Amino acid sequence: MGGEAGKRAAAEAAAALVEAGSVIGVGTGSTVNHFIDALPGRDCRGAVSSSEASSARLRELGIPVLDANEVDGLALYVDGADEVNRHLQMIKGGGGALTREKIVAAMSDRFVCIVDAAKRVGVLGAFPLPVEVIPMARSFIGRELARLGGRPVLREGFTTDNGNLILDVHGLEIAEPIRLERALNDLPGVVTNGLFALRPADLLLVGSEGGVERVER
Ligand SMILES: O=C(CO)[C@H](O)[C@H](O)COP(=O)(O)O
Repeated sequence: MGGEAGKRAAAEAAAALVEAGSVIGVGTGSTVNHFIDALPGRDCRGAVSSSEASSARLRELGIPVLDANEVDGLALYVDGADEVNRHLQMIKGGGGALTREKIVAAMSDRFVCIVDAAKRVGVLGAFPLPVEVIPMARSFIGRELARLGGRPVLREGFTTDNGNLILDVHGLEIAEPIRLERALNDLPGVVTNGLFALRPADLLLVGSEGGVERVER
């Protein structure tokens, strides 16, 4: 069991962690969609969502979507990842929601990452690293990313929920994720990048053949 069944198993295990009456943070993507689908009946009071797509799905299921500015903090954030290493550092942003995901993750006491087994890696970087950039900085940032050894490719026809662009950076073997996350965020015009190393997950749930593996940080 990998793929979709693994994603669903990890998502359902995360849904079991939702406390009755709580407001939770909800990420974005196909794995998170399984998590959202498992929420009805869990008496979740509401959610702060990381994307318009997740907000729409939550509302369809009758779960109130709250403005991030209306809550002081969140006990739990559940989200997927494109890659995750043994330190529970991740590459995220395959769905383009990285900036809001990073904000909601930072607001949360506990980040639970849900993946199927294929997402686990030794070294981050085989998945192209998404970088959200303000449109006027696109070419400048592209040159800077090439100077750092990457091959940036504009995500054609895509605008983030914040009205910005995504450069997907190929060819990076990320030996020092924290250093690279900081260095990229220091470039003027970068909104954020898809490395989640400064704020890794606290618990990883991996759905696979044998069920759901729990990895605590
Ligand atoms: O970071 C994300 C969206 O910005 C997703 O969590 C990531 O792309 C994984 O997606 P999926 O669950 O569909 O494989």
